[in-house]
Amino acid sequence: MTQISFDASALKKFVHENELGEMQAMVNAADSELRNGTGAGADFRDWLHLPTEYDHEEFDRIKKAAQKIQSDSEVLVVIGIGGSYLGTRMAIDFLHDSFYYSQKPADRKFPLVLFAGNSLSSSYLHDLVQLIGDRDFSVNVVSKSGTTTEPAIAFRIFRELLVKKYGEKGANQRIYATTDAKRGALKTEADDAGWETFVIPDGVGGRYSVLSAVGLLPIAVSGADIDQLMAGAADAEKSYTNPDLTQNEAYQYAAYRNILYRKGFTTELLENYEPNMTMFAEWWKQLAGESEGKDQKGIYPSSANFTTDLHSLGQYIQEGMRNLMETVVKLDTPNHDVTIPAAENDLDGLAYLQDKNMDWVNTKAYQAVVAAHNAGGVPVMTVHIPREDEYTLGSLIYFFEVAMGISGYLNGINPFNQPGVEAYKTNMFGLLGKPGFEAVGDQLRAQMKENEK
Ligand SMILES: O=P(O)(O)OC[C@H]1O[C@](O)(CO)[C@@H](O)[C@@H]1O
Repeated sequence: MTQISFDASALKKFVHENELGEMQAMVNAADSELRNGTGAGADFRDWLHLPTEYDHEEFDRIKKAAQKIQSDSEVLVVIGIGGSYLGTRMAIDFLHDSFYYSQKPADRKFPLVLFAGNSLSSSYLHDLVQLIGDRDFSVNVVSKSGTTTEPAIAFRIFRELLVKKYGEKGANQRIYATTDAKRGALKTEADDAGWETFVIPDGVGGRYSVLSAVGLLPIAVSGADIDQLMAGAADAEKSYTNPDLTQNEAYQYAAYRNILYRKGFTTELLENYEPNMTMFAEWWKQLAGESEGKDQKGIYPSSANFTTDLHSLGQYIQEGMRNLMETVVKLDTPNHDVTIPAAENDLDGLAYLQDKNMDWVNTKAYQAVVAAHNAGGVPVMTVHIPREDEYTLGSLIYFFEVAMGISGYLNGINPFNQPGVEAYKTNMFGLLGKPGFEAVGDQLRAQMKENEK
């Protein structure tokens, strides 16, 4: 059984007792669509059994490749965007020291995992190249298609650097491509050059792919335990199969957020009380946003980091437009606690807290915020996690993935496609002059001229 627990007790003011049970029939239908493949997007449900039915031969190869990278590289550059980036990034932040990126190599013990290809910022890429300097590095390029503009540009740059540093043959031994099993530009290139390849399974969309080679290779390189990550996810797979809403907390979360959405709470903030979970929210935003934001509907996924943002967004959440709901991922036991010391004078008025643990204060802050936001008209749900370790993270990933599948079907949409992502790409290709997109470019330039008048 997973050690995650879902707490909806702060919803009483917003959701009547009968309402959850009254969602059961709809949840049964959503469960059947998800489990039996009768819903839209059924070809993209293979993530459901990824924690238990993965390719063990590939899993062993991932571990071996991770060991090789650990032995010959100080840095691993992971090149990817969206689902080919966010899951890995959030896992590295969640599982390592708060100052992972600034740690001394001897303290970090394993290669530093850095990221490229997740924006078009030239300064970022320049600075990253400078940061790597003359350190030994390898590259893990992660792209299903191999033609996504952002990672493709970054990969050209890092491939050239590798060739300059290690020669063609040496470079080829330092490039690891995670891509489609059979098709696509990257797969073709990898096979030609002899790069070791790993698979983004066909039935797993980018935002559901962190428990495939997409996340597993770089997470393993960082020194984290991918066996435990998968064990936590496998236990979650078992825990969240029963469609009975009284038993299944991931389904409860899906049902409650839909009840609230239908009452006008159209924006959901995912919140944490731990700075190293900021990227977890970014991963969740893609999962929720691409799964649900379509057909001119869906909960808008946003996030806040507490208590930091109580001093920026706090005012709005307390008193702004009443369309917000909050989901807190609350860590119950931090990896390290700190005791508040005594001070000679008590000018800051903190004597009443001396000798108390900081996490106790953090938890009181959380309780205070739930009460304040509730009183201000914001429904709050909480997902409690016991620890920040691999097992817990595996369970947490699965909790949100399965909840999002159910939630999408409850709202009558296909939770597994993302047709809207193409619109900006088409326009960008038009403006960049990509062959085949000339007409789009002409039309956009004409429109821009018209707007200037
Ligand atoms: O892996 P690719 O093909 O480079 O695509 C990158 C990302 O773009 C999307 O297709 C759309 O955002 C994601 O699903 C995917 O994670």
